[in-house]
Amino acid sequence: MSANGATQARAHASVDNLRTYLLAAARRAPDRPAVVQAAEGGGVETITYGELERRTDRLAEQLDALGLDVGDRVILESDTSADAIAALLACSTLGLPFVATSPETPDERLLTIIGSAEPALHLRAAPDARPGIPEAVGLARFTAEGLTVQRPPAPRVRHRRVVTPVDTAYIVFTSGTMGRPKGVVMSHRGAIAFLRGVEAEELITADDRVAGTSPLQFDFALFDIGLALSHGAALVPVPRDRLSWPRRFLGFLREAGATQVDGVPSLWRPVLRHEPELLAELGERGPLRRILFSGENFPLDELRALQTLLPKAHFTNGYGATESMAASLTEVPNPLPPDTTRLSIGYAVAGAEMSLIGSDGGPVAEPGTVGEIHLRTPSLFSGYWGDPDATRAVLVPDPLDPRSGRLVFKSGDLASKGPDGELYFHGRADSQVQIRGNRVELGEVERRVGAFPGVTGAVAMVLPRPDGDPLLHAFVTFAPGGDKPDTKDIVAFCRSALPAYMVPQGLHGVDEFPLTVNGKVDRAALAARVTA
Ligand SMILES: Nc1ncnc2c1ncn2[C@@H]1O[C@H](COS(=O)(=O)NC(=O)C[C@H](N)c2ccccc2)[C@@H](O)[C@H]1O
Repeated sequence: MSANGATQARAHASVDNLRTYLLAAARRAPDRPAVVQAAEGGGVETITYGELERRTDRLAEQLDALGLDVGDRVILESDTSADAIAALLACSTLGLPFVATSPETPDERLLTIIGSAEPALHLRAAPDARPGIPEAVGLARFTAEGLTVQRPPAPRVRHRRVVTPVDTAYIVFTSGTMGRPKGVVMSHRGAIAFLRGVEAEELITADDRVAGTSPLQFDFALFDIGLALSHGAALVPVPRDRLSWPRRFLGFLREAGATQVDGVPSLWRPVLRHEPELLAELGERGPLRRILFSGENFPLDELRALQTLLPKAHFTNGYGATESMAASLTEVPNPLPPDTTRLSIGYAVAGAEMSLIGSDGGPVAEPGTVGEIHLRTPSLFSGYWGDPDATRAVLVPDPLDPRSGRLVFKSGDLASKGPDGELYFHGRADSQVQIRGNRVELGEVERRVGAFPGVTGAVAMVLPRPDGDPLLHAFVTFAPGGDKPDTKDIVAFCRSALPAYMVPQGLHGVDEFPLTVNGKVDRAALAARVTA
């Protein structure tokens, strides 16, 4: 019983709830590994589905005692681990939306998120609390031994009695373009609908061990957890400190017996540069059989290099946005046909459909013509936290069926159709820039610059100029060791193949591309180097 006598609401076993869905394997095979993770004293340890459920239930009991109500937010600050998963499943059991944040999140960004989410509780794995968390927010820590409460949350009245599938499972705060983070609110029903669509793709089996390399605040990490647990497979959370040391990263994958590695394209850059042989060995002799990537375009020369080292592995291009968890999982041919210039993002997972809509608002039928992806799916998010206008801008009436009242996700991504209706990614609509009145797809500029011998990566962007038209800049990385190409030669190389307005006016060599905490190229950081 809680403070005001009302019993804590619990997710009913037969109703969609992240906890019920992701712990189903604990019914079937409680002794199978659910999480294989780095052990405190070195080596790896295995937590079974039965043990994961026991830790989940213990945390749920202890959270219940705090008297929170369905819908009260919990900030979950942790790296991915068995205990972090038990904590988020405990939250789901009680209908408490979790807001995952990484221990690396800077204090002021955490406080911005807290200001927006107004959570009841800050729940952390680390021993010491963050500074400056408002008094109204409870403070607690979770470990394998359970919950220790430092400061109880402010008392509240429990209005709710049932956890429904449309209640919020989690809120993912993405770095909103205006700098103010947008909270993507995802319901249990939405997340489970997407994961059910993935199950239909039969990507993995219960014998797989899926290595996850994304921070918990990135919904790619939630996808990894969902993919592994929904199949009764094992999740292998890669410790953050291993990711920056290729030898230690690959050693951990081998020790944990990972059969698949999920991560953003930039994850592989250091491995390709420093430990190609070790990776080849892992693919040749080890159980590694699939690489799943997502988040941004995989530079094709890097993808080819990876495929050369892993000739027997499958490669999956995962496309989509947090607002629908994702959209498609597409097998990439290994090796890539030599004339490939653009990766396919295929078709949406079972139960969903991507339509291309032209600037006239009508369907794009012609193969090759670019349109904006509108996603029809049961995994639509509920909305942006506290921002109905931003929500209405992307959850729009289905352009192909406007009177139905049904909404689709207006993705902001451009794509074109192939001969069989499969889609090819053409970049963000807002990265279609106008240069001197001409429409330019930055990806095209990047492809040309990246094709110059000795250039290993290219990022193009248009940057404002204080006194004149915006300028087209390109940032390039060079192959290690070799003498760096002269930027004048790269410009000439572009001039010989691109219209004048697509030739970069500013060309900057960088040692490596700065990355966001989610591992994507940090374009804002690159831009700052020019204006500084
Ligand atoms: N495979 C891609 N090629 C090229 N651009 C891409 C791609 N996947 C996203 N993107 C871009 O990233 C945007 C979405 O960014 S996001 O909301 O942070 N989500 C993600 O990046 C990951 C996504 N939720 C996900 C998680 C797990 C599996 C698949 C997909 C998309 O709108 C695309 O512009």
